[in-house]
Amino acid sequence: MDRLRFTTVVAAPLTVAFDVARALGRPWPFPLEEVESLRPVSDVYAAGPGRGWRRLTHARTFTATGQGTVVDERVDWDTGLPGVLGGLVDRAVLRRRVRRAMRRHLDGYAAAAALRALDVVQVVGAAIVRGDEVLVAQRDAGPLAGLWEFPGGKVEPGEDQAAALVRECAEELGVTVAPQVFLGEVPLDGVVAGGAPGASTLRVWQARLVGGEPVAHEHRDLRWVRAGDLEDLDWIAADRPLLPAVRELLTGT
Ligand SMILES: Nc1nc2c([nH]c(=O)n2[C@H]2C[C@H](O)[C@@H](COP(=O)(O)OP(=O)(O)OP(=O)(O)O)O2)c(=O)[nH]1
Repeated sequence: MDRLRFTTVVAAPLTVAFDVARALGRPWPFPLEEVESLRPVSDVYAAGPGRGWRRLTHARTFTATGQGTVVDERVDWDTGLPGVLGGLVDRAVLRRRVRRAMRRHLDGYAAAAALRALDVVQVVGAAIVRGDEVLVAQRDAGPLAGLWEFPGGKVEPGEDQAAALVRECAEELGVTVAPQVFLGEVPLDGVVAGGAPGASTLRVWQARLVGGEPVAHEHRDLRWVRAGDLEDLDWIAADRPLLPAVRELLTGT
């Protein structure tokens, strides 16, 4: 069994990175069958006998980071030929072939995903922490009225995500914040800004209050809450997977 690993940072949210990867397929000149797929975090494909290998498996995992989506890929294969000869063929031919095919594929993939990301509205949220409390906001209108969320909103076309976070906090709360640590990303349940269902994501950063005292300019209510009270709020459902990261931030565990 031989193996090569590849890591690519894609300037696109998880859902886009995953969907574009699926649409492009893999760089192998024969069909692969799906072993498993968990949108938008991982998939595994495999193929039977091919050009020089007996079996090939291609696994990918997609992880949200502050810089975009990190795609880790692992290609495993069994050389069709046994023993020393197999080892030689493997090093001289197959490794090179896999590396070349993947390099070409990944360049095209990263570019395609970044381009596609321009069509998807992104939402950024701020977990503003002060001491052992985080600021949460209650939506005032629309289908999610009454539910709690992280202050923030849609990133405008061409806008940097950190700049969007600073702008939204100024508009909604009248404060200046400094985004710090990226906490996580979740797909949004519904349709955001007319985009495809489930394509938009919410990306949340820890932010520090550097100026002003929060006032609810657009929300029904604001609250500073401790780790122990986080889960009890009536959150927008999509936000719940982010709560463990926020709780960790508040408790330091
Ligand atoms: N700000 C924020 N929005 C969230 C969260 N969770 C979640 O599903 N959303 C959804 C609700 C909305 O569909 C979308 C954000 O839109 P928004 O209406 O707040 O954005 P915006 O401030 O840019 O508003 P607008 O320009 O469209 O008026 O993301 C969250 O924690 N914070």
